[in-house]
Amino acid sequence: MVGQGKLLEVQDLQKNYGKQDNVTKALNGVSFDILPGEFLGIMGPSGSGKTTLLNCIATIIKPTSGRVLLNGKNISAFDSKDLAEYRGSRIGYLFQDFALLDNLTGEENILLPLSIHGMDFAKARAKLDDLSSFFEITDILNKFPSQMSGGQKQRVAAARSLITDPDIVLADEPTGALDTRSARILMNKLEGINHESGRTILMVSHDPNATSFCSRILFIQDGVIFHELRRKHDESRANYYDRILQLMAQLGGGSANVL
Ligand SMILES: Nc1ncnc2c1ncn2[C@@H]1O[C@H](COP(=O)(O)OP(=O)(O)OP(=O)(O)O)[C@@H](O)[C@H]1O
Repeated sequence: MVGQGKLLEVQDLQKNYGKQDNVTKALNGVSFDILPGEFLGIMGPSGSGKTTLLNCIATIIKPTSGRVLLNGKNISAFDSKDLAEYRGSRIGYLFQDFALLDNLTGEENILLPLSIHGMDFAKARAKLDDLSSFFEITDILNKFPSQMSGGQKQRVAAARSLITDPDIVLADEPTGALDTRSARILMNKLEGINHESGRTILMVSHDPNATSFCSRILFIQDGVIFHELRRKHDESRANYYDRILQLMAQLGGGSANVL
């Protein structure tokens, strides 16, 4: 049966920007699957197609060709109702720059996806309490984003991405705007969400510190996936991190900073 056991299937995805004599092939035939409960990382240098890939999956942009299936269903064949449901509650999105609304409090930002799609107040409250406690943001829920640190903003954004119980969280460089300590706290939390609730996460990043929390990493360059690294059973994060650095050094001709 098509799609059995796979949460997300990306099949031969191509995305061209521009026209005729000035085409950028941002994605040039990308295919991979994500199993339920995976924490998948996508690494690649600037301009390799990471955000384009995530945005095709999120239906923010339309691929030139290829398909994305969620639970065996082709998302580009969704009618407007299914598409609204997919965007609003089947996927959660975590952005590098948080994308919180400045004129809403932390609590209002977190509840926003539910208020748009209609919510059961008691259930929403219980979910908000759980997520706030998990992300240690209970005492800043009444603050506005301008009154929060970068790390707090991103943990509020992470809670917002999970409030609808999405099938998958799409994270685009979620540690990109954070200092080392805040980045580590956030990644520990995302790992916790993945391990404890089995939440599936797809994260793009060029930071090996961040991707060393992933169970599997795909490497992309010039719109093509060309390598895969898996964290071994019981492998320490430090060891996995070293293997990522080694691979980056090999791939980048000796520099670990190229990705
Ligand atoms: N709207 C657009 N119009 C034209 N070209 C674009 C557009 N968006 C992205 N590109 C090009 O597509 C390629 C892939 O871009 P993309 O943003 O997906 O890369 P990325 O890996 O996310 O990069 P970064 O790590 O710098 O964010 C790049 O060459 C980029 O210049």
